[in-house]
Amino acid sequence: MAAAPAGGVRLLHPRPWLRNLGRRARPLSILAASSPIQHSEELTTTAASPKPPNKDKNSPSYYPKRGQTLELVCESLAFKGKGLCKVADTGFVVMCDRALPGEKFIGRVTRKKDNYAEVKKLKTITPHWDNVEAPCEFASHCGGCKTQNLLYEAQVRAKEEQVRELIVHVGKFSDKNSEYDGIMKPIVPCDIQFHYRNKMEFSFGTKKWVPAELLGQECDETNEYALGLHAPGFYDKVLNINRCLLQSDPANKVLAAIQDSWRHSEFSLSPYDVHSHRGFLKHLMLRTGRNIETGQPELMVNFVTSSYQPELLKPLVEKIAAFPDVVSVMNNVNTSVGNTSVGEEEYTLFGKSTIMESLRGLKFQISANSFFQTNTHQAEILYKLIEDCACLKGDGSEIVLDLFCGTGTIGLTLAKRVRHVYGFEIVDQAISDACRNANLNGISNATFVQGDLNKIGENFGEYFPKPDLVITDPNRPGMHIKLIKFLLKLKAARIIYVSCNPATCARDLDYLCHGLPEQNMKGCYKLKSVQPVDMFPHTPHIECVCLLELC
Ligand SMILES: C[S@@+](CC[C@H](N)C(=O)[O-])C[C@H]1O[C@@H](n2cnc3c(N)ncnc32)[C@H](O)[C@@H]1O
Repeated sequence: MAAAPAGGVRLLHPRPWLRNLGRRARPLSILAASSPIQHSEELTTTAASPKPPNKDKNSPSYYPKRGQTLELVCESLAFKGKGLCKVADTGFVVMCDRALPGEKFIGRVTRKKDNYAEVKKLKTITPHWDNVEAPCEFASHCGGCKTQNLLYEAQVRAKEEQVRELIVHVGKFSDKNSEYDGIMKPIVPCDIQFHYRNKMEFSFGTKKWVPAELLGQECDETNEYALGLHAPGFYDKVLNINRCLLQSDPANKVLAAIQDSWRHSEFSLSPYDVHSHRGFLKHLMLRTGRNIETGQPELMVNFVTSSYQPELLKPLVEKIAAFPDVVSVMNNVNTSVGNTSVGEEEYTLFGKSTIMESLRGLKFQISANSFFQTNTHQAEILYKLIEDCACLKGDGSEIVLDLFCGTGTIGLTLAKRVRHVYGFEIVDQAISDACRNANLNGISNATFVQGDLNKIGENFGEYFPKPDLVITDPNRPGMHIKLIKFLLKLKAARIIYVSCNPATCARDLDYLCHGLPEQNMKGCYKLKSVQPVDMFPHTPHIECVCLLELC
């Protein structure tokens, strides 16, 4: 038997279908403003793709046709929460959105990929295991809660299983090795499964979208204005909703009040039309924070509009300002044809321009466009796990590098026990928020720098002393190869990799532990633990905290 390499336990026969995480060159869209950063290609990832069709004698070249209907049974949940099924007697893999483990259903092939196909569920024959009634009436139509009708315990089991699969098959850490069970920690469930989101963004639309299966029934109102969530996969179709079970109660009250009135003719408000680019109201963002002194909720209502016309919003603003929890009404003006909620200009229409929240005993001021962990309750647990992994000496001697620092929350929660925190982040406003949050908490040993970590140059390491601990918390594409190479050369004693995408996380862990043979770089880290955390019940999202130690 071949020996495992020093950088960690390694799988000798990775499954090919999970290895399809690629890097492709794409033009750069954001230029770094600060000096340490240089141009490079951008990293993108594709989802893990399934196993190729079975080529045994019973099914030499089976491939279903587009439009073909198949009777299928969902085996498990795969990446992005899609149900993984195999065509009987062939082993051919098909993926189906919203198919849940154990469910027998009829599906129609919609898309053919290299080695698998996607199907659309037409009819359930027998329901999935652990079937529960979804409490939200919109659950089967809105793109958010794909698994609300799956028992929560089964949801977290499926997420834990996905992380294990990816760590073995993409990360190439062998589950045959005795160390493996110690590395893989059981998932931390979220004990608040509804009303956990502190931020929701709704869109205004010129037409209500009605799901096909409801067409012809009483809610067939396609020509009415809509305020709600985008139909899955469509930027121009809005499912009208008047409450969302994931956001706070005060936010739902405000949403209902806005729904009640914004269409009235005396308000003269029109939704923005993404095709004709006419109309006024683009998005409604609701953020819930907390008054640090009283513990009461603080609500920010942010209208994103195509022009600045405060007189048009005035009656609506007066109505919602009457809610005791509403402390801020903002207006982001986005004149571009793009559909983002970040405005080129921002105005305060009522109250203050920020709301407050506390995390690990620190205060944070949140503005309309600041990044802040969306589930505050579970962020408290996530940050405690990070602190535990950090294993700081507490004598103020250590240097921490906080990569992808956002508004500085992770670094700031560690700052009081270390010598200095250096944070790097691409978004200007997040850096200003991080500096303001440091001041607000009397923290003077933190430096936050704006820059693009996909474009770091050879001299990146000159901007801070050698760190004892690196925290890296990239968004979904994971770390750029330049950053991986930098970390392999830097050789900090510990790295904590916080990830919202276990597939790219597993790939980066592989590079850090097993190296980049094609680039002649050896791995120099040992994977000590992988801790999945459920931050977003009922959705496919999975967070992980991974600890790496220098070999
Ligand atoms: C998952 S968030 C983590 C934020 C922060 N660590 C926290 O816990 O609040 C990822 C952050 O990476 C930033 N980011 C994305 N791409 C980046 C890049 N190329 N260079 C630097 N920062 C980037 C995003 O703006 C975002 O704030």
